Amino acid sequence: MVDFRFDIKPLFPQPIIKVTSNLLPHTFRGDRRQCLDATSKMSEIIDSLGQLSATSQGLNKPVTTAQRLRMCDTQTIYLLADTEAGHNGAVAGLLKVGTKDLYLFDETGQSRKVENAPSILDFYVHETRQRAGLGKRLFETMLQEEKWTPVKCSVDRPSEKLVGFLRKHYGLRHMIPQANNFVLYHGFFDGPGAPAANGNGNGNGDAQSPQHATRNNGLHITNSPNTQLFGATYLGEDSNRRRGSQQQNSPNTLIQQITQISPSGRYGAPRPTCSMAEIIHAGNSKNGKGGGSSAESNSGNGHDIAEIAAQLEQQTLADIEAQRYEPEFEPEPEVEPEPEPEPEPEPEPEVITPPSPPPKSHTPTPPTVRSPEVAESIIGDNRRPPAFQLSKQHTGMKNRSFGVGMAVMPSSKMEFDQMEREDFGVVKINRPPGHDVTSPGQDNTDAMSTVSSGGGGGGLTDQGYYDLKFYHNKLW
Ligand SMILES: CC(=O)SCCNC(=O)CCNC(=O)[C@H](O)C(C)(C)COP(=O)(O)OP(=O)(O)OC[C@H]1O[C@@H](n2cnc3c(N)ncnc32)[C@H](O)[C@@H]1OP(=O)(O)O
Repeated sequence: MVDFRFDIKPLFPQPIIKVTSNLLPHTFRGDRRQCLDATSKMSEIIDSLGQLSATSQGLNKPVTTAQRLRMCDTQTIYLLADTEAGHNGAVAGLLKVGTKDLYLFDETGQSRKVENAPSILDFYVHETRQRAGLGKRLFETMLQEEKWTPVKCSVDRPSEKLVGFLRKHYGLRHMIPQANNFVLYHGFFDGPGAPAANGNGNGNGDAQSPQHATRNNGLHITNSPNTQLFGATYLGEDSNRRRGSQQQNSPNTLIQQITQISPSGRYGAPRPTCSMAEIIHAGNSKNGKGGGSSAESNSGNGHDIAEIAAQLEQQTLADIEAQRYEPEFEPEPEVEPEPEPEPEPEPEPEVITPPSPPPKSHTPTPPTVRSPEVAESIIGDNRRPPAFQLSKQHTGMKNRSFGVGMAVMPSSKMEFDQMEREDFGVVKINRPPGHDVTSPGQDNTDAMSTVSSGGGGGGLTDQGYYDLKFYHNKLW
């Protein structure tokens, strides 16, 4: 139970209150000063419960804050209090719901636009009071107030507990896979008010225009890395027509694909911003961002494209912004290159002549024979200044960047072999001696990066050397 430094009882004339963007209990009556006091206290309650909910779900940031509620007039928070607890009473649970415009897939894989879809956005009962029926009580009150039915609710990344809750209390078992983070259950699209395929509807009874009902919105769903990263993409009428019949004939295949690309539950990995969505969405004047020249001015279909893009973008941005979940997979730790075996003494030590080393009485004379140790002191540990300065004619580097060597290959074999002047902007790293470019066509590529590991053919890397070249265009 969550206690506060103030008495919550005036805010909770009944055990469950609902709060909207004015941050006042729906039961509240009072003058301006009392309103200010109540909103301040209500903000504290919402922020505390939101934080506890996030912690309970392992989220980085709360999904529910007073600030967010204030900014959104389509959301409602239900709060459950125990006014008998302690001196000031205590708050035991929170349920945030709202409506969302969503592009969803039905059981057959047809995409549908559902406006004002009822959505369960955040749900929390204090750990000390879970599994005591309080969640059910809160949920039932919400259903009555909103006049919703459980099967018509979309659920934003439900946790395992919520999945169990919905299964136990409402018999919701069979999910309809989605490409976004929402979970629907079989029955969501049933009934007279179900939205038509690819059309508009609110899931609760809006009639569909025939135009919308027949139009294929062209979502391109594959199991490609792009789709996994960015979600479904829009193909356009022509390509969609070409592949339409095939897709319609195989809904099972489509569902399977959706299942594969769909992040599972609240802990699906966040997707980066979809640049295509940004480009398309930039022209949509609906949200006041763009000039409205491209998407908005296009009739019908263009409007839908912008909305699809906006939705994808919004969901993605919201995901990243809120950081409401941890990535399913921790980013793999950077793979440290395996320590190389002690280098064999090179058969013919190459003699290099450092360009006029600065005389230093207290340091030994810079070595002239390249040994692995020396090479490391020169290049491998770039955090230290080299024992002597190599000019850019020797290194081929226009801009020396300390630390790059370590990042690429912190090996004692990290060397530069740049004995002759190169063209502008050419950097060569670690070309073993005696392996200069022989063919003229070998070096005239605009951009090339070659990394070859040891042990393979070619002879260049038979001692585990890395040959990394990077070329870029001349700027002038
Ligand atoms: C869209 C979203 O908000 S996703 C996030 C959902 N919230 C969370 O996961 C936060 C932590 N969990 C909770 O706060 C609560 O468990 C809630 C809100 C999901 C449910 O509230 P409760 O008061 O526990 O629900 P209630 O007592 O009415 O129902 C209990 C049922 O919920 C499910 N449930 C509740 N707690 C758990 C749990 N720890 N483990 C597994 N299932 C649980 C079970 O089905 C349970 O039935 P059972 O006890 O017979 O197994």
